[in-house]
Amino acid sequence: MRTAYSVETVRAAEQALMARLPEGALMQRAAAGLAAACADLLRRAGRVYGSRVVLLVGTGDNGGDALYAGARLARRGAGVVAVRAVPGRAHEGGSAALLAAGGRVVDGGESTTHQDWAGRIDLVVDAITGIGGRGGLRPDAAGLVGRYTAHGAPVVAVDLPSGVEADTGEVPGEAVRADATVTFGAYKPALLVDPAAERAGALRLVDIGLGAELPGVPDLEALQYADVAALLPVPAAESDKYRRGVVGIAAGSARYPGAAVLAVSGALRGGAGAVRYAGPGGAAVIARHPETLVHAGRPARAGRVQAWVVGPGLGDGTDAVAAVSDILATDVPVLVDADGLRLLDAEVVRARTAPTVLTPHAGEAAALLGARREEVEAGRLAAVRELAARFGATVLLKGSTTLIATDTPHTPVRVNPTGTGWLATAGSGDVLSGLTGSLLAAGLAPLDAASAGAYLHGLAARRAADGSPLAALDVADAIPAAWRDVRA
Ligand SMILES: NC(=O)C1=CN([C@@H]2O[C@H](COP(=O)(O)OP(=O)(O)OC[C@H]3O[C@@H](n4cnc5c(N)ncnc54)[C@H](OP(=O)(O)O)[C@@H]3O)[C@@H](O)[C@H]2O)[C@@H](O)CC1
Ligand SMILES: Nc1ncnc2c1ncn2[C@@H]1O[C@H](COP(=O)(O)OP(=O)(O)O)[C@@H](O)[C@H]1O
Ligand SMILES: [K+]
Repeated sequence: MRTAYSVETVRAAEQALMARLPEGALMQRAAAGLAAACADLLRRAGRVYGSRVVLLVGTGDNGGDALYAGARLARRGAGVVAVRAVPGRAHEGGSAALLAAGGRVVDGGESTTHQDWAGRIDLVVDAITGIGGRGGLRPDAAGLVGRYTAHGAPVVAVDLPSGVEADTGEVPGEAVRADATVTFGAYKPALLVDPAAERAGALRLVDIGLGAELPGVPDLEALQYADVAALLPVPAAESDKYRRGVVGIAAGSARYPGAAVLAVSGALRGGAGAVRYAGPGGAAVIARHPETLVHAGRPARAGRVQAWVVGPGLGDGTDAVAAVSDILATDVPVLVDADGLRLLDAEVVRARTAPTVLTPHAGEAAALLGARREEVEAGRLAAVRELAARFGATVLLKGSTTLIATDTPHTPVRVNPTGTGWLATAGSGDVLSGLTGSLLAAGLAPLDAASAGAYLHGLAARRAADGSPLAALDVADAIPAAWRDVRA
């Protein structure tokens, strides 16, 4: 499991650890890790000796980390110039160490020879702000970043790309765009959640000994292969199709019959023993998936299932309203997606005795919250937490970062680490809802079903796309291979 912790938690852990260590020890550990990461990058393009490194340093300890790391690089023969974002102000000990190692420290506005380097820099180290940054980069700092990154030299961010909000992943103004981020002690939420995460580049975590001081429950967690493998259902020797779970799918309409096929195609690959389809798309479903049990009437008469999926392509006619109300009235787990979300009443969802999972994209989440789509995209963590609390449900918010939150206090939000931009294709969400519903029917808890579903869906999409556009059915077809990858 990859975990991320809030600034408050990281600071508390650092305090506890620092109390037991000599002064400055943590910053030296951070600097050593940072210097090693920079040296790796420099070696990839040439060598450390003779390379040109510019450190963009702010006034806090983030700048201190970079200055000490710069000193280490200077001792290995790199030409290192630290450019202060605020004239005359930078970490004193770090500045002295860099000077003693043969580096230079200058002010951002100064016209000095180092500016002749601008087109010949091998590495820019962004150390303007770390976890102490607030708001977007101030204009001077933003100007400095623009000047030194314009020529395309690789950028390594120290702890976080400067200008992003560490706890939320929001990017309220100007922020650095890094090729790599070297972070200390623990991941911060911004490194895993867009729009900030997309600015962090490749992540490298430096162990500074913080682990034992961090609480057992993180703010955010991302499942990895082994976590997902442990969740996936496996048929036992005595299993039969009913014991493995039956998932019901209420999707599609005369106007959108394809949604029924797509949701069923996901459900067939999700571990349930059988898929029941209820709705007007039975002929299209059977044509593609003859193993489906189809029923043309209302879901209430379709037969017993262990979980329902309702919503994809349902439209907003009377049949759709009837399907949503039938299904919300059941005592089994229900996943509501797409058109189903437009017909939701928070009180009805809250009053359910069995779990409910909602799977909105940013536009649907915005409609449920009475907000604008851009607001949801800019503040995904807040949006997913708010929706889970309002509806008393598990909420999977789709998009460039998929997040899953529950309404249970002190439960980490899960962030899905798989996926590809190619998934932004019509109908891929229908495959996800079928797949996740199938995992619910197989007995996974809502948070686990949603996060394992998103994980497999993203992995299947990567396999199916492999650098080229994909269609939603390709994702469904690649789920078995993703499943095998995870269990390998
Ligand atoms: N704690 C530890 O044990 C360890 C911490 N470590 C390191 O310390 C980092 C935290 O250091 P920190 O607390 O000094 O804050 P930091 O991120 O340098 O920024 C604060 C400065 O930035 C300024 N500033 C703020 N907003 C701004 C903006 N929008 N645009 C421009 N400037 C802005 C603000 O200026 P002021 O408001 O005072 O004028 C303030 O001076 C942490 O990320 C990690 O790298 C490691 O060494 C491991 C051990
Ligand atoms: N930029 C993106 N990067 C990665 N995945 C994305 C991106 N945009 C959308 N997705 C994923 O693509 C799927 C689209 O689902 P959805 O919006 O419901 O589409 P549809 O309703 O057409 O099925 C979701 O799994 C979502 O997480
Ligand atoms: K930084």
